Amino acid sequence: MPLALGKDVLDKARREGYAVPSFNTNNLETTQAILETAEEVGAPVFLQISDGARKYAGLENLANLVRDMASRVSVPVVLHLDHGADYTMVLQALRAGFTSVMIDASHHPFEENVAETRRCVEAAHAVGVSVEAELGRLQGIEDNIAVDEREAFLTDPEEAQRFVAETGIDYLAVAIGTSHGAYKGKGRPYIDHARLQQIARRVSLPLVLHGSSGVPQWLKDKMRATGADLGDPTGIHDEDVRKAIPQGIAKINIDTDLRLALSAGIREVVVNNPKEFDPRKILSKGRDYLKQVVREKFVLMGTAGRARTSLGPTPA
Ligand SMILES: O=C(CO)COP(=O)(O)O
Ligand SMILES: O=C[C@H](O)COP(=O)(O)O
Ligand SMILES: [Zn+2]
Ligand SMILES: [Zn+2]
Repeated sequence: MPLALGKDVLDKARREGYAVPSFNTNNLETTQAILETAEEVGAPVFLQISDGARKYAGLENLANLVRDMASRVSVPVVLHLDHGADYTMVLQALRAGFTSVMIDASHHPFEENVAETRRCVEAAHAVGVSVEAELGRLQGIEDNIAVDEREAFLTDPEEAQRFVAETGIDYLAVAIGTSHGAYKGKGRPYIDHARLQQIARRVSLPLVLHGSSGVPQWLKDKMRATGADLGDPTGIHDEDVRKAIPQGIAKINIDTDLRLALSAGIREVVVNNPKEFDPRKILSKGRDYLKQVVREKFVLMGTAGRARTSLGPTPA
């Protein structure tokens, strides 16, 4: 199928109460694992390209790869720019054929975030592409941040309502306690469900959750079994993800769990087969583990089977 429009896929998800995973991809193997699994389980899916991916593999290379492979599957596939840094980056993604872009000006003061987001919305909507923007800020490793300090970075529900009205975006990324990477804080990394409910009461658009990897035990075990020095990583619990979806979260970003899966497979082959130097054999196991993670996310988020019903008209 041709690439799907982000707004069509996410409006349906929020309306029907499930979420669509947005997986980061950097290479052929990850793209294959995501698309093959989406096709097998009948799930719509986002593939997103980060700045790191652009620097590693090239924006056009990845866009062409995703578009070409998506043309041979029957499920809706959205090609999304993850954390677009500025207007220039957004324009480059539009030119490369993305069907969804994120402008992340959340580190700027509110009015500047609004202004930068607005001009990206004007450009993207002029060519029919959907836009995600972010309000509030996700943290890195949060261990040293006091709770009241951390609260200051979370999305304010009233500001969220104003931000949506003033920018014209199609979906909103919210900061409600999650953070990027494998170390989301000690104990139980939290999602502020009460705040999410307040935001969702004021914003009817699909909401987006970044930093949502679960850092599953089976991948930690595999990494450690091959000598990886991981420290003490913790992810978002499945039950928190499950609870956030009926509260309005319709797009859920996953990168770290994919990194762990591919690395675990590579390490297993290399460590257990010191004579092996065929890169295809070294990468295949990682691709199998990627498929397992992707499948688990489709089940967790209620996305499996949703591509088997039509996207339908987007209500006014
Ligand atoms: O939000 C993300 C990319 O935008 C990825 O989050 P994780 O690091 O939790 O996978
Ligand atoms: O949002 C962050 C993603 O995990 C991508 O990170 P990256 O730029 O290192 O690819
Ligand atoms: Zn951000
Ligand atoms: Zn993110």
